[in-house]
Amino acid sequence: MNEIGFIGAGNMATAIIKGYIKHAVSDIFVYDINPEQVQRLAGIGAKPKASAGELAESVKYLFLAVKPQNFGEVLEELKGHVSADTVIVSIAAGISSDYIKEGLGFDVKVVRVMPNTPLLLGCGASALAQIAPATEEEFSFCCEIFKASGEIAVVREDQINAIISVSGSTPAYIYQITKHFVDYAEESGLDRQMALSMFCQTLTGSAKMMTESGYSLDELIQMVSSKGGTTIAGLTSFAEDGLGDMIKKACDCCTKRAIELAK
Ligand SMILES: NC(=O)C1=CN([C@@H]2O[C@H](COP(=O)(O)OP(=O)(O)OC[C@H]3O[C@@H](n4cnc5c(N)ncnc54)[C@H](OP(=O)(O)O)[C@@H]3O)[C@@H](O)[C@H]2O)C=CC1
Ligand SMILES: O=C(O)[C@@H]1CCC=N1
Repeated sequence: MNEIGFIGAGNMATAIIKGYIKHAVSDIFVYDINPEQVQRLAGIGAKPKASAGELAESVKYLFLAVKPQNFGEVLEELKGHVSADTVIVSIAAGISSDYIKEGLGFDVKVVRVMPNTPLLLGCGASALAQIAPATEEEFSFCCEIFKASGEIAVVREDQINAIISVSGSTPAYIYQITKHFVDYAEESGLDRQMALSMFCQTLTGSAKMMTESGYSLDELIQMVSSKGGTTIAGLTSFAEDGLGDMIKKACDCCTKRAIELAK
């Protein structure tokens, strides 16, 4: 059996299920302490289960999509309901496979994943780590689920925390930066919606330049920076105000928080 089920029916479970449900060959089950969340996912075709234990006994791939702070109670509820054949797919920031194995009381199969919310639109980025005794075949199946909604990268478990500030949390960082640019545009008398649209087209275009043009990042910066022109004026201001240090510090804080959430 290759059934999959989700404990926790929030933002990420929704994103993963929406991306995968059209490719799924069997039912996708869900359980959440909040019945409204379950109903919302039932609306897109997921099948509700009455408890975490009942769900665990019905599936091979058991996604734990609750916040790290709820892992203790969920693992306690799952004790005795998870078999040696079950693959626990954990998307939680910080929570280690050792903590999951300890919580369930045996050497359970685990795959750790760091996805991101653009999975909702089929353009996510997910990093996956295979942890023994999960097999190649089981890991490949998990990779397929996330490939249905975007790109994947295979990493080691000890790299999962570092990738949170590259792709997991980064959509929020990009939205925050976008807000500052659009606020500035509005203050300058431009229409906010038009500015947002132009900024997003610039993000998409720049992303394509970075992935498809063949130029290095330094060459791409050079191509925009006319001698004595406007771009250099802005870049100089960024450098004077320590943009690089500011970003490094934010990434360090993000990784440090994942370490704190680790058990
Ligand atoms: N959001 C993101 O961009 C990303 C999140 N993640 C990881 O994904 C995980 C889920 O995040 P996200 O989807 O944003 O969180 P949400 O809060 O949106 O969803 C979690 C759901 O789990 C429910 N829940 C809490 N306790 C239990 C329980 N004991 N049994 C069943 N359900 C329970 C919550 O209910 P209630 O709200 O009532 O507590 C909520 O509906 C986290 O571990 C996070 O680290 C990873 C990458 C990106
Ligand atoms: O903020 C969080 O902790 C989660 C993990 C990555 C994105 N959201």
